[in-house]
Amino acid sequence: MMEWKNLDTLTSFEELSKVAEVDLTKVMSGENGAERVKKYSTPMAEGLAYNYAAKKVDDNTLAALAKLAEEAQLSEKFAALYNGEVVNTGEKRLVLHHMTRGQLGDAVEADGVDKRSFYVEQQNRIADFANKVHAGEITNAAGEKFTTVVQIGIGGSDLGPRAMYLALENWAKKNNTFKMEAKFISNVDPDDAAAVLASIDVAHSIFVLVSKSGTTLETLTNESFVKDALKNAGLDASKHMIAVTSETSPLAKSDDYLAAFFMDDYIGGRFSSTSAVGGAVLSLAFGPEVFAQFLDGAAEEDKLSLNKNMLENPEMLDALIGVYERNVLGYPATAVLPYSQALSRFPAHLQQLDMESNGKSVNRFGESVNYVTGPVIFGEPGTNGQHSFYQLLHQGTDIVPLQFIGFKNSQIGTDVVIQDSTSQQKLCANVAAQIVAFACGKADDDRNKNFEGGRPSSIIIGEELNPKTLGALLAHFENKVMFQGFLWNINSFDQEGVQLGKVLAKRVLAHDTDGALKVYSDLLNI
Ligand SMILES: O=P(O)(O)OC[C@H]1O[C@H](O)[C@H](O)[C@@H](O)[C@@H]1O
Repeated sequence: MMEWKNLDTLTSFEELSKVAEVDLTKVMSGENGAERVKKYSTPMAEGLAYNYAAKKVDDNTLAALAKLAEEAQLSEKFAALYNGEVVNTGEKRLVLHHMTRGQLGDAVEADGVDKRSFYVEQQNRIADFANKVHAGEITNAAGEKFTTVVQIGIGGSDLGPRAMYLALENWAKKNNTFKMEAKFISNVDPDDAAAVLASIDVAHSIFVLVSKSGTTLETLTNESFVKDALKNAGLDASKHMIAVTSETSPLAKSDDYLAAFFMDDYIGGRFSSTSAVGGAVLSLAFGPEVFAQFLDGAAEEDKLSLNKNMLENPEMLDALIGVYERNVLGYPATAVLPYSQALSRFPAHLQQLDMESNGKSVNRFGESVNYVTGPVIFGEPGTNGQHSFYQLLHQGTDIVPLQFIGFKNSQIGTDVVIQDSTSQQKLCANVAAQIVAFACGKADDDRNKNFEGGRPSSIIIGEELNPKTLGALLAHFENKVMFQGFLWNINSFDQEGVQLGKVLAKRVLAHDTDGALKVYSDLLNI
């Protein structure tokens, strides 16, 4: 019998809070440390590994976390989700993004169709379209090939696809699968669209309008902006635009697009990178085979998330350790620190994925919870972050758990040996150094130069960032966020918190304001 219970009502949570806190400065020093790094690692898909040696856990903590996983029925809840239960209670929707990359459980029929077949059909339609664009069978009005793809969308219709594009751009160039350059327009700031339009050759550009709802103000505004620019260039906008939306959206039946590809309400925006939302731009940019490999990587990681043994389920383990850090140790934030320039926008994507999913103060039944939920997520690629905010991470008054990501090899492979090491070696040396510096610290009589240590981190390590490892990495974080939502007993799949601002902005634009809103409107000259 599955029960949705608040975290603080679980006996195993009570027990977890009594487990002695691990002193990282001790356990990560000397031979102990060496043993831990070897021991506390679990394989992920595609040759990745999740290493949690520098987290404040030992066998006692892990045993308590395993009990918590069981009592919170994490595996059962995941099964309910992928078997098509209405897990998104707020919006009364199924949660089916896993089905865009595989079939984890039962077939799910909704809206009169088998959902897995529906997602595969959309992928096939996109693949066919992309192949025709690349082959010059679908061209501009002058019969010339499109060279650039521009995605117009915001939130989940921008962040994931943009982060994934940047993650694979150089890999695709190196591996001769790069087909078209991609650009992204998201912000309603006119300077965003104007700058992108000024940087491209519109006559040879195809625009992908992406909006699940088809009603997002920023995206519709930017669509008009782009259509205007196309018209001014003497071009027929409908020959340069495709749409990715849900079948029920106002965009679905429009003649304004060359083609329309569909996702549905069972795929949350922030979980949509593996649906048509990411599929269109990534297949156009790199070819459908590359997108298919990305899906394979995600599907492989999803399978690991099915494992009932927490120690062999990296997503569940990461989620549980995160909840321990947040709800027992009281840490307020988590930094995502990829030592990979290609992952420069990955932290931004995780910000939406995590904070929009788990930034909630009521449980899935609408009752207030008496404990903290999602942490603040931020991050930058290393080593850049080291020269910016790591000061606070090393010596600030808050302890911020860190999620490092690192690869043995670079994507492009061009490198240089300076002072006996390559740049890639320098990059990797830095991440190893940081983990130990944060964990162990360094005593100094000068308090200003003293490092307390005891600052926990984990690292995901892989050979190379490529479509498969990227898919696995993405699925890892998606599933981690989902497991944490289960532990907090919240609905990770709605986002009512974004509504109020939208309503007030409409009032400002309609000049229907008073009080503070009116004065701010006047100050901003609206
Ligand atoms: O794809 P769309 O319907 O245009 O939605 C775009 C974004 O806007 C909303 O306000 C939500 O906060 C996001 O979760 C969503 O991804």
